[in-house]
Amino acid sequence: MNIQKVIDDVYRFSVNIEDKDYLFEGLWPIPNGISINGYLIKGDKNVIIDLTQDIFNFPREITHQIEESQITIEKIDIIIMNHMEPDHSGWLREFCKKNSKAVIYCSKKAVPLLQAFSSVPPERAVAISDGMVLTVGDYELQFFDTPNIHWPETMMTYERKRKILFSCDAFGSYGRVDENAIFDDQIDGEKHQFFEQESLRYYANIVATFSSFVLKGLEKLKGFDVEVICPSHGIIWRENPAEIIDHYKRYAEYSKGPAELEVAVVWSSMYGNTKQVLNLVIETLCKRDIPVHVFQVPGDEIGYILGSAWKSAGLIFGMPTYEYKMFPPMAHTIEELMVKKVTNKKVFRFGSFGWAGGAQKDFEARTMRSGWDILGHYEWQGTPKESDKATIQRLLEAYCDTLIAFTRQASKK
Ligand SMILES: Cc1cc2nc3c(=O)[nH]c(=O)nc-3n(C[C@H](O)[C@H](O)[C@H](O)COP(=O)(O)O)c2cc1C
Repeated sequence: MNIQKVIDDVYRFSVNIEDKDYLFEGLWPIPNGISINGYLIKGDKNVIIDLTQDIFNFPREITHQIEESQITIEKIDIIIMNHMEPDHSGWLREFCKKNSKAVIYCSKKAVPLLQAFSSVPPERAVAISDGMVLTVGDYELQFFDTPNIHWPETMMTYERKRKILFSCDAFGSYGRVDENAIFDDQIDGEKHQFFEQESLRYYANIVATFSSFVLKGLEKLKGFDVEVICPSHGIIWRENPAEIIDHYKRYAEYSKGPAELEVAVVWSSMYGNTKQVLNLVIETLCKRDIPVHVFQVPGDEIGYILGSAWKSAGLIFGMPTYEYKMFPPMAHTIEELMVKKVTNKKVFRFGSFGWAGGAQKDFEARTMRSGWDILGHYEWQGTPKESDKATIQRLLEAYCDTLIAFTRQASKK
């Protein structure tokens, strides 16, 4: 990959994680890859905004890209660390060994993290204050704290003359970025849809827990005229930055509910008794024109389940009883949904048991503080009979009525 000009003396350097087995954050599958972007501002003083992870050949690759702009690592005067997560800061330790002069601008909360993660002493850091402006040549770099988008120390940098927002994880997305298509105006409609889906999954996996902070951050952004968004993952938005801002606003607001009129159906079955009603569930929803996304656990990846659950106003779980509780992989899935604060959902649960059940009690206990409205549930012993199926269908019809009314009511607001 080559270094790419963004505007004037602002450049993007970037690498894509291409390894299909690589798990982002050690957890999330990224079959379509992800880009890690940093930015260089060339001038009498050279500035770097965010670095890269110290994996694969990334530091060597980025060094090469920076050198393409006739700058060496030793010539960097200022490093702005918007965020200390190692995908952006991993290279800092080695970078600082090669360059002992660069001053690091970061938030107050990042200063101890510089030491802890990269052995960079506090003396090398300038802790910014919210709104502070650093003028470097023709560039006016304004810093502002955006705590918890993604870590507590996260900040953003805004270049006031050219109205560029270096947003770090905010407005980021999964998905590799091709060298010849780094801007929103260089990709076609299909690719826009791709990045919309990948930004939703990225949001649900990485940012969702902090949605209230995203909404606060978006509020703060209203005071800025943003013409270009340069995130640390994904494409640069210069033709229509409002597109990604609107997506993020929508994703963050899903936390307050309702989300879209869609249902994520997550099911498990050991011997097929619970599975026997799955088609009935799907057909009932489809007949009501409700888009359905079906996931099996174990098997389907939690990262994908989270993306779909985040966007769907309805969740339906099917799982049997296992040792007086929920089938364990489903318990794990529910736990993940709780961690990511998937809330304000209309919920239904079904499942088979052998003698006395227990899954429903466990399900209700585990989701007690979820903010989920459990509209109904149905359990049966062993194999479902026709009468069981008829009851499930009746309960689901009522579920659909409520779900449709719930989402309609929101769209009227
Ligand atoms: C390991 C194991 C543990 C089970 N524990 C319970 C239990 O605690 N209570 C109960 O009522 N049934 C229990 N069952 C019975 C299942 O819930 C029952 O077979 C059910 O029909 C399985 O549904 P499935 O075919 O969808 O997996 C257990 C079954 C297995 C294999």
